[in-house]
Amino acid sequence: MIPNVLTVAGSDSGGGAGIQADLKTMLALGVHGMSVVTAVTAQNSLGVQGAWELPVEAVRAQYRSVVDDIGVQAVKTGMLASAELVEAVAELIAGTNAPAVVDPVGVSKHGDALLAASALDAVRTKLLPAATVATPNLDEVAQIAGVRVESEREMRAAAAAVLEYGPRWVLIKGGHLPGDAVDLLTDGSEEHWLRAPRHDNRHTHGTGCTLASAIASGLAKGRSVPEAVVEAKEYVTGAVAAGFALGGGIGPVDHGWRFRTDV
Ligand SMILES: Nc1ncnc2c1ncn2[C@@H]1O[C@H](COP(=O)(O)OP(=O)(O)OP(=O)(O)O)[C@@H](O)[C@H]1O
Ligand SMILES: Cc1ncc(CO)c(N)n1
Repeated sequence: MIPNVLTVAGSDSGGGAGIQADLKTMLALGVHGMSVVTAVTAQNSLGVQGAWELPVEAVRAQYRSVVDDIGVQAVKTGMLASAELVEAVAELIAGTNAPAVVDPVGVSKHGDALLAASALDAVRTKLLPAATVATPNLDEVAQIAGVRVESEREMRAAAAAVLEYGPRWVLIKGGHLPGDAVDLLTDGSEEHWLRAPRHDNRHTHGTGCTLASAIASGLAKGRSVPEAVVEAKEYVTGAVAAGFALGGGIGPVDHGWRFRTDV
């Protein structure tokens, strides 16, 4: 049986991040990808030109359609835009019997806001407690927990601060630090450092969405959280290495890097 994985996220018209990155990742990792669209962005390699949220009823209805009939073995959340949507999605995933990977998307690589400042409280008190794994980047850690990380050593305190909000595991992504691409996974007792060489490639649009979807795909296949994260890190590292130019700005990672035989 092919496991079913659901992404609850925003659409990136440029195809590099959001729902599009999630579904491509799921295909590449051999699971059946499904989507609940929370917002539509007009987006390309240069930035986000516009964003429109869907009504809460539309998000709830999509979620119920998928979960009640088809069923899910894992859920991933990404851009949730507003406090209202964060609260609704937190309630939906808390009521679903499947692991949830929560990527608390705050701003795009270009610095465009994808979450209202007024939604941060709901992220802290409703969304994070429903997460099996939360995957903040360093900007999101600063926004959510008020902890600034400027070195690998400081990632441990950041992880502890995020765990206070109640996710079972946290993966602090150190992609924005100089040097190796180092992430820290911990549940407060076990600690796993994931280290990969930094690829000197500016085409990294969608790394965070890709990593979170890859973790959800692994969990849906029955992997443990540490196993799923190790495999997801290998996948995203290869995708960053193969990232390619598109448009005039930051191009996407290559979700199909493991299948390329013709280029
Ligand atoms: N240049 C790079 N080379 C190798 N790995 C990278 C590079 N940049 C980021 N990564 C890895 O990609 C993953 C995602 O981390 P990152 O901090 O970029 O997430 P993000 O900021 O949420 O991404 P985005 O907002 O673009 O989706 C992490 O495992 C990180 O270590
Ligand atoms: C829709 C969407 N979700 C997430 C990200 C993460 O950067 C993005 N750029 N766009």
